[in-house]
Amino acid sequence: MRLIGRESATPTEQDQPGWLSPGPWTSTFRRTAEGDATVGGVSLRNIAGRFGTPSYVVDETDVRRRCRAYRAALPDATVAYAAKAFLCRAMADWVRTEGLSLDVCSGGELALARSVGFPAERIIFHGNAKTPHELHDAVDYGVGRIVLDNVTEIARLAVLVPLGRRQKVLLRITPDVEAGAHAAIRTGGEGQKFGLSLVTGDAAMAVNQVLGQPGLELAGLHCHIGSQIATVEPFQEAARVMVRQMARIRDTYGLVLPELDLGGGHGIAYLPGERGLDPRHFAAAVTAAVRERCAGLGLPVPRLTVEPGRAVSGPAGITLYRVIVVKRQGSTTFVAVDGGMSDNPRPSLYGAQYTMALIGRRSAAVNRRVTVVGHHCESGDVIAEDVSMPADVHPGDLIAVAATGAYNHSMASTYNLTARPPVVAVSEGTARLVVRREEPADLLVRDVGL
Ligand SMILES: Cc1ncc(COP(=O)(O)O)c(C=O)c1O
Ligand SMILES: N[C@@H](CCCC[NH3+])C(=O)O
Repeated sequence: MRLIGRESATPTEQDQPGWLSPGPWTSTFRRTAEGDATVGGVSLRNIAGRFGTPSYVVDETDVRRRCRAYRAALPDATVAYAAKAFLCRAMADWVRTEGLSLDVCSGGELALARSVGFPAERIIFHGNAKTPHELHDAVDYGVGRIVLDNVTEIARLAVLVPLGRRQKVLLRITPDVEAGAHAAIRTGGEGQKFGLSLVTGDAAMAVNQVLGQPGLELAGLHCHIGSQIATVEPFQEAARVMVRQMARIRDTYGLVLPELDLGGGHGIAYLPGERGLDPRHFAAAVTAAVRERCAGLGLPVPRLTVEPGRAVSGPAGITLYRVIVVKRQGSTTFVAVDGGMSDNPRPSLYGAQYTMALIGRRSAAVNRRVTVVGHHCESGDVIAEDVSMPADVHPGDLIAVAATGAYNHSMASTYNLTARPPVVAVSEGTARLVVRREEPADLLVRDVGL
């Protein structure tokens, strides 16, 4: 396995300042003189008052700006938003109306896309263990591309395609290039569960088998090397490996594949001073690498697809918590809030770090170091360790956490039978509920009793 590039989003010389918001807060975030903050022109204190805490706030304007920035940076490519980062009907609609495609990776995500009539041709269906039922639903809806991850699902899919139809497929190849902020989210190397290995021969076998299925059309190759990647080099390297494989297929079968999907994984800023991967920089560097390698191999340049998830929704999200308890224990001051690892499991899963601010009032107190924790029954239930907070922080205060728009709502759980927070969308001075708060009754509804 070749691990390329840095593992977190720190500034580089190539990074272009001004890619929307340079820091971790969403691009419409503003502090007010009274110590409050607004997003999309709406006071966060008012949102907390109206919708309660904890609440996820998502900035529609910022999401739309990010969609547009991707389309502008890659006008000749397909930009597919990776739904796993954050999906609800409103989000699917924003993405659809901004002209993006949608990457889904489960029957549930497909069902949501279908429920809002997301154009089937613009859906890419993923998964390393798609059930026959999921494959059936994907074919039934007529999704544009199914990404085959293993040899087993080739025949399984082929029998589901109605006679006279051809299902476009991509083959997910393991380029043996990986990068990403944590081992658990590096997905491009040999020895992890995703994709078809070039080393074992599975990739070559899969090409052969797909070409033998009249109901399947091999449209191209796919790879996804990891997530929260801050530099372009790993993407360039993966692109070169993939183009080489496309040339091999041309040499073996005389078939020129028209598409190359390079997955997602673009990093964002979580802390002040960090910068996300700028799509303009990504586009310039990666298209140059593809063009150069294609020219060297005498291959036409394929149509590119990218699948950013975090980079579209992550910076647009803020989580609001209410402080419940402030407690000094040993040398640590714990600020305990009304949420935690059930609405944000990322610190405990990946050691992820976040930026936060006391909002809703102005404090004249000096700052001190505190650890913000949740209300769950684990000492690892930490939202942010050793962060700066006004020394007079007290129960009833509001805390806003930046850059929680990706992999927070989508990874939330009901641990300790905690109801999951609502999602409040803000735009142009108005706030509206797009996902309601889970109620205790929701938590009991599946429990059929004794
Ligand atoms: C196949 C695929 N595409 C896209 C993504 C989106 O990743 P990110 O949110 O890091 O852009 C993922 C998740 O890492 C993925 O597995
Ligand atoms: N869940 C991960 C990202 C995984 C990306 C999906 N392949 C995170 O929160 O960073």
